[in-house]
Amino acid sequence: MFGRDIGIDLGTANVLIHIKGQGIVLDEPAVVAIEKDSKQVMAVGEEAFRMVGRTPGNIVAIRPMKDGVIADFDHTEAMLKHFLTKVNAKSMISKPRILICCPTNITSVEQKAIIEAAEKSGSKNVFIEEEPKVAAIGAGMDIFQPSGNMVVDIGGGTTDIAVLSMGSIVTASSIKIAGDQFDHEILNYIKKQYKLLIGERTAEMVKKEVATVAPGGRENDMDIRGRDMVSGLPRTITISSGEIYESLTESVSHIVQAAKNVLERTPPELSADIIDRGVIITGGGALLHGMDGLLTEELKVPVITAEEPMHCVANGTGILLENLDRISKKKVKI
Ligand SMILES: Nc1ncnc2c1ncn2[C@@H]1O[C@H](COP(=O)(O)OP(=O)(O)OP(=O)(O)O)[C@@H](O)[C@H]1O
Repeated sequence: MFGRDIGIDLGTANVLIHIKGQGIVLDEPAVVAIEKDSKQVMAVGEEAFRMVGRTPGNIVAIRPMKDGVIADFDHTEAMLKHFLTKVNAKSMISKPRILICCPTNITSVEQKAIIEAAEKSGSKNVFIEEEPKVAAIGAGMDIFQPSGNMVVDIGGGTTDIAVLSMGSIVTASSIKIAGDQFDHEILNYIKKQYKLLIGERTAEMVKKEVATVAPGGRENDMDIRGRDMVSGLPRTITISSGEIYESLTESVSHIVQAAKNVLERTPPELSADIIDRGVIITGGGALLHGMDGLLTEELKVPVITAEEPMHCVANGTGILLENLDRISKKKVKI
């Protein structure tokens, strides 16, 4: 009996764990705080995230997954083990089956290592699946029928775009432009325009509260604090949605172009289905103000933001675990 199947969305920005019958039981930032010299892990997840940009010299808060790939394997493994222990995976009565969704670009060696890390947490049945497929399932698409479904998953490190039919990816693209890049553009804009250095967390707050990708679509102002690059002293400025819009246009245009390229490579019958069904956007980047409207205008098909876009992958793992035969056999390790 496999009463306690576990699904893991091992994202660049966030890690979510879904347990069958319980739903999402863990949703924490993919951050690890380590002591520089000893390399000892000091904190993981939410606690480590609170330290980003605020650690003393001997402690660093790192994101072991970066740009959609595993930048630091040892700490990815430590993070995964920490989270699985936190949700009590090992103590489950029957050994759980674990389905992990990873960034699309990880190598087979990294896949194997992730599987091993999960196995150490008490499971002998670990599966790995492609993120856009699981995101589409979690967003409520029936991708197993012979019809075209398109999903654009805008995460922290990567934007994964895929057209799926009969349970498989037909055309796809993955680019390293997503939420982190938006933060970076905002940070750079403020540095260049105001000679003010701000932290990553402030840039992310600006993105959520003020940014828009729709011209004139939002008119929010926000006071932000940072360090003046000339005087070295703390300074406060007020920034507006219009300014931030300008700073994001280039990054967003790469996402639009990648989506257009995928559509251009899609067989015509499936394209026709996409016109009827629309495109679904998932991932935290789907929440960027004006994203759905911009994509609708550029792709000339209806684009809908999934319900709870940041939970789609985790929820999708739950659905897939109930239909294990539908997992891509090439990626399964039994
Ligand atoms: N309201 C919002 N507006 C804009 N961006 C947001 C909002 N809420 C979250 N985000 C962004 O979404 C991103 C995280 O999304 P998500 O958790 O789907 O990524 P991930 O799965 O960890 O990354 P990846 O899929 O690249 O591995 C972050 O960059 C975060 O700043």
